[in-house]
Amino acid sequence: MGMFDRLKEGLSRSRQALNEVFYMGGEVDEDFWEDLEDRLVMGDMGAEVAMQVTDDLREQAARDGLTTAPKLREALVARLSREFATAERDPFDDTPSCVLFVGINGAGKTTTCGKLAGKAKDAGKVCILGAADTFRAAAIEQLEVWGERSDTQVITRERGVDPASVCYEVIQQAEKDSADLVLIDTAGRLHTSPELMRELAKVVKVTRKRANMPVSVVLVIDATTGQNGLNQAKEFNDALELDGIIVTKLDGTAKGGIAVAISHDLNLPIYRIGVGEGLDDLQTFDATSFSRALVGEE
Ligand SMILES: Nc1nc2c(ncn2[C@@H]2O[C@H](COP(=O)(O)OP(=O)(O)OP(=O)(O)O)[C@@H](O)[C@H]2O)c(=O)[nH]1
Repeated sequence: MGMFDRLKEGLSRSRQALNEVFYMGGEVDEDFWEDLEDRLVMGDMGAEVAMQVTDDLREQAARDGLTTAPKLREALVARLSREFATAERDPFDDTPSCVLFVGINGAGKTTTCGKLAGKAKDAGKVCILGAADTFRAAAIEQLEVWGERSDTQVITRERGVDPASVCYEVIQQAEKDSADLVLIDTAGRLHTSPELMRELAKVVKVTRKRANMPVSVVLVIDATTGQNGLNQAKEFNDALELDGIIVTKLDGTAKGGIAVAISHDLNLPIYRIGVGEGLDDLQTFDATSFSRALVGEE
């Protein structure tokens, strides 16, 4: 299956929810516009984006005489893709690079690190995985499994040690091995705990100070958390000044629009998206492809 088909399959639930609006029986009337706005809100795009996108599209439809479903779809795809912040640099392709993964429990940080290590290996890059999640022994083991799977070195320390000291060691090893890509998994935490967020800020600070390569802080967000994901993103961004986000589990939700809301509201680029559990289900984000998969084609 091609990349776009995988993306389309992953976003099928979100698309279904939006799609019905286009069966409007050939008439673009007041109900159509209301329905469109409602569905964009229900897909978790956020009220502000939904209203702005609907208003703009309505204006364009009147100006350019867009009256058929295919034309309106195309215009919606183009309009939605402009909502996403663009990345100046891709921290996984533009190496050498060090990335710290942050996010709440179960968002998909470890899985995403593993998938990215596999892709780096395929691209012929030297990658090192760092297990700075020292809270849970199972988390360290899980990263080790991904390390074996992708034939990538994993730097670990025993449970309970200061995660900042693990990062220090990871960077040291990366220098020794002239690594291209350093991926550091941190412990999942609640964005509502100031103490845990302060600890994470220290991890980021130590890594930035010690590393001799650009360090990016990337938030991994589970799309199924909907609007709550937006709140998480705001808290993490306030505490850590994020560089960008990765949205996972877009395959399990009808609320794929949350990706639009987060990128727009926080002005943060989406580096990758997860549309399934397999290695190939982590895709480089492309605003037009994403919008097309979300809106659907004729
Ligand atoms: N369907 C689907 N499942 C995913 C995706 N990404 C991750 N998962 C699953 O989500 C679950 C949690 O993923 P983890 O990688 O363990 O999450 P984590 O953020 O490291 O969790 P903590 O270690 O508790 O902080 C696993 O069962 C993954 O297989 C995705 O894009 N789609």
